[in-house]
Amino acid sequence: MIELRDVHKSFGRQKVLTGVNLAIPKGKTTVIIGRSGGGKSVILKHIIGLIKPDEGQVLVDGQDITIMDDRALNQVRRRYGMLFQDAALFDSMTAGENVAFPLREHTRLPSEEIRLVVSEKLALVGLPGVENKMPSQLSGGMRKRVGLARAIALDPEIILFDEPTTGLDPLMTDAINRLINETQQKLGVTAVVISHDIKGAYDTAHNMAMLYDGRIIMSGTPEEVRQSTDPVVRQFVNGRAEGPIKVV
Ligand SMILES: Nc1ncnc2c1ncn2[C@@H]1O[C@H](COP(=O)(O)OP(=O)(O)OP(=O)(O)O)[C@@H](O)[C@H]1O
Repeated sequence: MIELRDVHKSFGRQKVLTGVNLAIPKGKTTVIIGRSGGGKSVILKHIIGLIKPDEGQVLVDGQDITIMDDRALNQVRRRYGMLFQDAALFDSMTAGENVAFPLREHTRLPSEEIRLVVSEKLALVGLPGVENKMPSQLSGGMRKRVGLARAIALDPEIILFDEPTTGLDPLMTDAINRLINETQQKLGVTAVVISHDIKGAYDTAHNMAMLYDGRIIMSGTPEEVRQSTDPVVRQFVNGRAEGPIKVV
């Protein structure tokens, strides 16, 4: 469904992506792992068309979004939902208003129907009835859930998750990973997840890809990653400071 072909991207002199090739299958969960600052968020931004590559193509259903005009790109973007790293809720709006926001921006649904969709999505993420709470009254895990409810408000075909479990305790991490699984299965969406949480990746991914040194050095099922003999992959998934990746 989504394919990056030989994507290169530099910021000034800093080469971040140096030929990324990645195929993201439809209706499955793909988890991208890799070091902090390695360019995983930059990959997501290419997928959603927020950044254009210096070289290469980003294909969504066979169409290269890097050469689309704004109008065509906006149409493609309507198919995406995104859960940002810090949930990125609007603090001055209630949870319900946050979830309603994309519906008000992009649809002409009457208020009553918006209310119904909001309550349905909040129930789907396990937070029925929190419509009137302010983000500051919610825990980090709950805020992520509200962010997820907002990301699925427009029934996207593709959901991008930027580090959905960072900063959560192990139990909430597991709960959010399960929720990603359930949401992906219930809605049949294509999910792309950026994560440092290797255990979570093994649990949620149909497909894993590792970004290293500006390229995808390995892509495969969790089982294939687990059995990889590549020393870089092994060092990363086992979380060891010693090995070919220079840590400090
Ligand atoms: N718009 C930009 N302008 C300049 N540099 C940028 C820009 N976006 C990203 N970078 C640089 O690209 C590199 C990769 O950033 P990115 O946020 O993609 O990393 P990441 O792998 O997602 O890291 P983390 O896991 O810590 O979130 C960083 O060095 C960052 O400073």
